[in-house]
Amino acid sequence: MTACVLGVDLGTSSVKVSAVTKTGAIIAQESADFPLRQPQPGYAEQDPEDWVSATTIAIVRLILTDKLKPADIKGISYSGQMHGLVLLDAANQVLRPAMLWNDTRSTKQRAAIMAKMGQRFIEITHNQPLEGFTLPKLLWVKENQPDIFAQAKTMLLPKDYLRFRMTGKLAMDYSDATGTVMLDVQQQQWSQEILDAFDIPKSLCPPLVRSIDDTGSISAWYAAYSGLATTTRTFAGGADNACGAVGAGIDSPTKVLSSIGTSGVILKYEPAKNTNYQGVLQFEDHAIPDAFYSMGVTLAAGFSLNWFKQTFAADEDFTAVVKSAGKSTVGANGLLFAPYIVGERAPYADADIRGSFIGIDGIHQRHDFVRAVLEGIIFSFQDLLAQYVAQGSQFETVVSIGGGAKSALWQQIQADIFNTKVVSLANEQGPGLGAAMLAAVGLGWFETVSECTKVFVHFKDVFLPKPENVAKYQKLHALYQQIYPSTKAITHGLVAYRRENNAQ
Ligand SMILES: Nc1ncnc2c1ncn2[C@@H]1O[C@H](COP(=O)(O)OP(=O)(O)O)[C@@H](O)[C@H]1O
Ligand SMILES: O=C(CO)[C@@H](O)[C@H](O)COP(=O)(O)O
Repeated sequence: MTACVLGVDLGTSSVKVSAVTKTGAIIAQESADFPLRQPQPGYAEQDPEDWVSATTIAIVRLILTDKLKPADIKGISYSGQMHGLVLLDAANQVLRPAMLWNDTRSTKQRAAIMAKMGQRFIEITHNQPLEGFTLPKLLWVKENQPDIFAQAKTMLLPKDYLRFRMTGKLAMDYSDATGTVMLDVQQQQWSQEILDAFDIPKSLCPPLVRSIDDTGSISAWYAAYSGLATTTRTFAGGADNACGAVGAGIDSPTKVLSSIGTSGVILKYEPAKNTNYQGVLQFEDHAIPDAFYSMGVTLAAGFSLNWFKQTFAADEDFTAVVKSAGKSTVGANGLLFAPYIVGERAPYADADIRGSFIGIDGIHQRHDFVRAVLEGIIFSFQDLLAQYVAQGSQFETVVSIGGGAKSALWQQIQADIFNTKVVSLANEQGPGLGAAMLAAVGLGWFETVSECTKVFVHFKDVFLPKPENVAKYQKLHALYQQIYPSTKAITHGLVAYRRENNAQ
């Protein structure tokens, strides 16, 4: 018998479930994909039932294929894609597809929130009410689907819905709750002032718990459905970026997290809750009790690469396409890519900006375009790092996680653009490992998250900046920074054109 915990990483493209022992050994991993629907420009939706089915497929495979014994699975915890709005009726049935973090249809509601509350909103939540966050989505439903809003009795985030289906109990942890922009960060409770301002019943907001808190055992129904035992306990878990930071050992302000998932994230540990970046960077409760983190988000990081691959190399192997960038040069033979293909979150909070390739030349080949995509995503990360550096932060190490960390070339590009040492994890499942760590601490296997970090978190490869590349990338980044102001009016016009013509 090997006691283990499961870390469930509910991402945007797939769910990955990792089984981890008390010594931090990952003994099995399974994953299952689910679709993202974009029925109109700016819309991004998923069916919450797909998350439940995919997670169950992964768990069933762990039991049947990897031979995990249900009685050995002592605890489960969760890492979840953030901000997605799931609305339940009085019978806890899902009322509409979930509106995800990369759904930007709520620009009007974002403006209305700022018009009504302005700076006071940022004081309370430490964030701007950007389209990606939950409150503007909720107000969009209130305005555009009043029948659904009237039936809504509970608001959940993606991983909270998944946990609810596995346990029958409703809860939301603080790290995900900050991402709703309805939490008062100083008071650590739902902001009555914000709820009153927008006439939202407090009863929609679920009970708040800490990430390491027990959220009930697996229900009899879910045990019968999945093969799990009803003795397995669940622990609340956290926002994927909070869990990614836990799983990557980001426990001091000199280490920075670089995550290339569907989105991209540059994240810094924040010991104090009075820090306020005025909403240029996000500020969130951590999954570590009484700690916080800030981050800047590139909306389409891995998503840009996926788009390129699906559009121009659909039948080819993903890894081979990424590797082909090695045939190009630093700077992709003079080609730049700006990854604003679904709008941008930071440092430009602009739902209507769109992406571009700049400098296309008759000599360019497909591998130059692949290289430009990889580099453009990291130039956008460099814009985020620059926000911290401008405020006096200094970083010794960048820890690279997410699907993008599968590519050594992409990690070297990060080291060269950041001009900082980049390290990878022994296992790239940062958020899944972080979730498993929360279960391990919740079960009492470790006193604190930092005790668990010492045992669970191991680094693998080190990528040092190459001075000749650093110099070239500094010049290229200065050119890249001209893309946003130079293309803003043109791409806004094109988005307006698509809206007018209802083009897909
Ligand atoms: N072999 C690879 N090399 C580089 N990037 C990859 C590779 N495979 C997948 N990716 C990137 O990883 C991203 C998915 O990362 P992941 O962390 O799993 O995302 P999410 O949590 O959003 O589902 C994809 O969007 C893709 O661009
Ligand atoms: O919106 C954010 C953070 O604010 C995103 O980071 C989501 O949390 C989705 O994460 P991935 O699926 O890309 O991991």
